Amino acid sequence: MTNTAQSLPFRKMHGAGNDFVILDSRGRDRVTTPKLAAALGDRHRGVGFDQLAELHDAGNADLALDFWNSDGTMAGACGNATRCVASMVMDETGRDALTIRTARGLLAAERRNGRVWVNMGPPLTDWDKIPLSAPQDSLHLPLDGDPVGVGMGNPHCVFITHDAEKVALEEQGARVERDPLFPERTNVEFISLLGEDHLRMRVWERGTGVTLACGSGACAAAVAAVRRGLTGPRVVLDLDGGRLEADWRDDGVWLTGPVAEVFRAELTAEFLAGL
Ligand SMILES: N[C@H](CCC[C@H](N)C(=O)O)C(=O)O
Repeated sequence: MTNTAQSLPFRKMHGAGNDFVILDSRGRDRVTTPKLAAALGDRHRGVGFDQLAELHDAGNADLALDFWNSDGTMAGACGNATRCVASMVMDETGRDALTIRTARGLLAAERRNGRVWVNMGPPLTDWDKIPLSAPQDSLHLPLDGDPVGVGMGNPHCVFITHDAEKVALEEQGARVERDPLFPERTNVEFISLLGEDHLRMRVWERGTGVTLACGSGACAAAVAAVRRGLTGPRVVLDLDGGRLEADWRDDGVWLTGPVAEVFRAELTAEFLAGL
């Protein structure tokens, strides 16, 4: 922290139960450090979140976004936080289209009929882009359960199951996250087909654990389902925290779903000084 004498405003938002602390650093220096992210991510001694998203200025885009997990590590992509922040900035500016700079690249966000869609970019299927630790066919990863590997700016390992409800999510998620096949660890999704272009999905997130929803994971799941011939390119996904939609088009995988602001508050100078 550069200035611990002052309090720091933030807002809490969630997208289908995937919850975020949003720090707005437009017009000032960024404040997040691994220590701040981990302290704030503590649900007992901090605020608690699945991800922290920090807005800042981008020369060639409307805004830029960094994402942090609750273990203090950074993530290259976060679909639900991108939707939340896009919705917030659209409300603030009255605009219906934005460009957002992320580690993954420049993302487009659009409001159509009141729903905010974000283009999470084209999926990455080459082993070194996901990344995997050695050359592999990402459509059939060499792990029990024959999962699909997908990069969405962050790594995903998608298991197609008969019934995602029955999966031992914590045990399997924790194990697969740290499998040596994934040099940067991985997010882990379990999907099953509920109906035509309709999936059930449960998720274990890298750096966070079980969450109620994951937007980049929903995009990765749709890509895996299409590549394995399970669904068409536009998919509805039922997650523990609500329903997301992913639409894999030529220009990337578009994502939409519910967004909510919960509260605005400020971190005290005492909390910040204790870091
Ligand atoms: N919840 C996020 C993903 C966070 C990804 C993060 N856990 C990682 O890649 O380390 C989403 O909606 O896309």
